[in-house]
Formats: sequence, structure tokens, C-alpha cells
Amino acid sequence: MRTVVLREPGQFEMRERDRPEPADDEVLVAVRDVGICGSDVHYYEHGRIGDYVVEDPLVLGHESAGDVVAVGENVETLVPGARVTLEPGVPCRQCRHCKRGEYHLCTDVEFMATPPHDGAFAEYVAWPADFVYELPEAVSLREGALCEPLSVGIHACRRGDVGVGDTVLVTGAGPIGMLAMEAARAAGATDVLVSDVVGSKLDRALDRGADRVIDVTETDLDSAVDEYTDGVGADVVVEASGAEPSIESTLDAVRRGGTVVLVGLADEAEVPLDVLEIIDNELDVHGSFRYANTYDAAVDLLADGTVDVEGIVDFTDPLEEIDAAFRRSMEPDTVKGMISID
Ligand SMILES: NC(=O)c1ccc[n+]([C@@H]2O[C@H](COP(=O)([O-])OP(=O)(O)OC[C@H]3O[C@@H](n4cnc5c(N)ncnc54)[C@H](O)[C@@H]3O)[C@@H](O)[C@H]2O)c1
Ligand SMILES: C[C@@H](O)[C@H](N)C(=O)O
Repeated sequence: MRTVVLREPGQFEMRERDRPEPADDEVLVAVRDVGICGSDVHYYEHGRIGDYVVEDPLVLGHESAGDVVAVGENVETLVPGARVTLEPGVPCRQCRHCKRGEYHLCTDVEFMATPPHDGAFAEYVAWPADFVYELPEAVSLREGALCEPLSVGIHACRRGDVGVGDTVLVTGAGPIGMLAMEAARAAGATDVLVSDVVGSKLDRALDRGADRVIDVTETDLDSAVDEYTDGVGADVVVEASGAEPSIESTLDAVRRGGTVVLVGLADEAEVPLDVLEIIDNELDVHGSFRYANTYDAAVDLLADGTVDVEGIVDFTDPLEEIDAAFRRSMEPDTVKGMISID
């Protein structure tokens, strides 16, 4: 089967590998659509993310969907021909975190495209059936693949306890911010404000239903939020840029008693946050890491038409043009690129 491996930073190579055999509890999926995530691009550019270093050729891609072509002998939930999306993180299922249902915190999780685990830029992937979700007729494979970043948005909104009537500020209009906005709306937020430093992305957020967009290169975030909320502040801030000034500004933009959810990963682990401001205003500040138990919700939201994910996609290129697709993904205007596999 065809795969693409990252050999070293900036160098993909098309490779033939043996088609995997599904184990007894696995299904074999012919992969059709795969999203390009910022983390894939980071590995492509730098060969590492923090302590995760690409030492051996690695298959990237963890936002995937395709067709089941074979099932292991214990699999009763899926049959060949099913259209599916793959949840990319498979935990140990045994540890305290797994047993509490917070399996995304399992320290033994094997996550696609995180060294040393291969991802989905390949013709076939064998994957545990309990982390494979069937897509109804109404959900396309492209949408199915984007259940992954949508899951990040759903989890962030769950962490922030976004509720009916809330005003939510999302900082950063990349794919995660855009889909956090969708998830916030689905959770009942009636006002969603979005900030970024790239005008075209804010235009896109506006087209996709943001009530107010804030270009922080021109407008002070705190003042804009104050103006919109009559000086109260946002009920929930979802920080989805990873930019240090944006992370710092979350504490000023949230209302007293409100919640800040930190999703974006800063380049530096240490970002100064005013502890007195957190205490005095009784803020809840939550980290949000990947997701758990979100895929069923993501598929249902797509099937109902409650959320739109396709609207964030800028282009789809074939697997053979992955190099150009990654370079295009690095352009500041791009929100989401995808790879299709025939
Ligand atoms: N916690 C998790 O589980 C998790 C999962 C996926 C991604 N992430 C992180 O979330 C962040 C967003 O992911 P993405 O794929 O959308 O990234 P992205 O780089 O595509 O989007 C980030 C956006 O933030 C904007 N931005 C830059 N500076 C800003 C500022 N000062 N104020 C507002 N916006 C600003 C950028 O222009 C860009 O549009 C990244 O840091 C990523 O690493 C975290
Ligand atoms: C969650 C996922 O989208 C992210 N890129 C990660 O590797 O953690």
C-alpha cells in the first residue's frame, strides 16, 4: 500500500508498505480523507514537538475517515462497507484515568502521528474497533475526518461549561478556534466573539456566524469585549491561539466569576498570569487537552446539521501532492487543508 513518511524535517517520501492485517479487535480501514493539523505541520517543519521527536520515518495525519474493508474476528459493531471516522488516541483502558472515563489523560495513550506512532497518510490503517465510529448517510467522509478538531472544540466548551445564553470569546480563528465557535453555539452560546491577527480569518469567522470579530493588531481586545458586554466581560473565554499576549489577555476579557479555557499551546511553557486577578475575580482557569467521549457527539452534531466543519476547508490535494499541501498549509491565510486518498 502507498504511505507517505516524514523522513526528516521538510522531507516527505512516498513508500510502499505491507497492507496491515486487522487484529481480532480491529478493523481495516481504506483511508479516504485526512485533515492536515497544525501539529503535522510542526513536525514537518521542525521534526519535533517538545519531547516528541521524529527519530524514525513517521507517517503523519490523525484527522481521518474512510471505508471499512475487513474486520477482525471479535468485531461485531462494524462490517465491511461501513463509512467511518477514526479517533486517533487509543488509551490503555486499564489505568485509573481510563477507568474514570478521562481516557485522554492516560499516560500510555498511543496517539496517531505522535512519535513513535504512525498516523493516517496511508492507503490503509488497522485500528481498534472501539475507537472507530460509523458515519450516517448525511455525514461525508471529509466531515468525518474533521470530527477530530471538532472534538477539541467540543471538549474545550465542556471544560468551560458553556451554557445557554452565554457570551463566549474565542481567541484565535484557526481550525480549533473556528470549531470551538461551532461547539459553543451548539452548547447554547448566544453571542460568540472571535479575535485574531489575520483579517481574512476574521472575515471567515464573521461569515461563519461570529457576532463580533476583533483584529487585535488594530483594536484592544479588552475594550472591544467591554464595549460588547457593557463592561461585564465574556462568560467564557476559549483561548485557541497559543499566542502569549492572547493568553495573558484572557484574564481581562472574562467577566468576574467567569471561566477561561486554555487550549492553545504557547511556544514557551511559562506565560505570566496575574494570580491576584484570578483570585480577586474568582476565575476558573482550566486546561483543555485533546478530548474524551466526544466523537459520538461530533457525529450527531454533523448529522443534524447543527455544526458546519466543511466551511473551514481551503483546499483538498491528493496524497501524491502532500508536500505542496503542507507548504500551502503554512501560509497565514490558510485555515484547513486536506489530503484525499484514492
Ligand atoms: N490543547 C489541545 O488539545 C490542542 C489540540 C489541538 C491544537 N492545540 C493548539 O491550539 C492552538 C490552535 O490550533 P490551530 O490548529 O487552530 O492553530 P492555528 O495556528 O491554525 O491558529 C491559531 C490562530 O491564532 C491566531 N493568532 C495569533 N496571535 C494571536 C493573538 N495575539 N490573538 C488572537 N489570535 C492570534 C493566528 O493568526 C491563527 O489564526 C495551537 O496552539 C495548537 O497547538 C491544542
Ligand atoms: C489533539 C490533536 O489534535 C493535537 N494535534 C495533538 O496531537 O494533541
